[in-house]
Amino acid sequence: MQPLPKAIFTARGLTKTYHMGEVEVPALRSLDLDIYQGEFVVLLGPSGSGKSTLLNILGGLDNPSSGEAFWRDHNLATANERELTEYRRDHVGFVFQFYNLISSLTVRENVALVTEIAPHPMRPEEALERVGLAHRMDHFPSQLSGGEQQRVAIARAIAKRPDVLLCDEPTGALDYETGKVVLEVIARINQEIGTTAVVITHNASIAGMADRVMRMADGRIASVEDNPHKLTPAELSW
Ligand SMILES: Nc1ncnc2c1ncn2[C@@H]1O[C@H](COP(=O)(O)OP(=O)(O)OP(=O)(O)O)[C@@H](O)[C@H]1O
Repeated sequence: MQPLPKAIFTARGLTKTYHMGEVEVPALRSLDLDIYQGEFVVLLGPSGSGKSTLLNILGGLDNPSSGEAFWRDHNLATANERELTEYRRDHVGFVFQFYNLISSLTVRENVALVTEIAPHPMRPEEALERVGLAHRMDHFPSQLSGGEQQRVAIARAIAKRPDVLLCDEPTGALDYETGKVVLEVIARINQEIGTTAVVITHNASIAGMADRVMRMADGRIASVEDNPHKLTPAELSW
């Protein structure tokens, strides 16, 4: 018998309401979710459906208004700022649409910023090798293309060996071919290191490479589909 898969993220009744003066903006409305160890999840949904809000709460960047959000047995909903900082540092790698590299530091130094504070990091050189940029280590971000800069951002995110890689529109600023290279890197990290990956995208074709596809609507998970025939990024087209 197959062992039951283990959920690493569990959310129940997760609610987030932003207050803008007198106006309340509901971003998550009693959302339920399970994400399992090692899987590749693609999160789709229209603009404003709550994708980034959800990712930020799972990543310990924001607190919910009510409900439960667990990372294994850590309650993220009740964690204080120090606990969330430790959680992010030890367990989470983030990749955003814009790369947020420090322009005055070389590629290697950008990655080393993270490896110096992580408990069990890989060497910056190894992280850069994994994203195919070992030969650009001593270059500055401005000397790299957008796709290369995003691969540095991924190297920085994985160098601390996070349990989970949370990606918010990682290909949003990239052209077709470059976007595919970046997706290949994320897929490889997921497969080779077993890092659970959650990727937000507006591009429904990217769902083809997921183990599971979650669609958000109106602050909830509207549907979850298994993807029995996973494609490689090279096989995707849009
Ligand atoms: N800091 C904030 N203050 C007030 N309202 C916010 C804030 N962040 C998000 N919202 C609102 O919460 C709702 C969900 O936003 P969120 O960014 O999570 O959606 P999204 O699905 O990621 O959208 P997009 O695809 O456009 O990035 C939206 O109505 C948004 O306007």
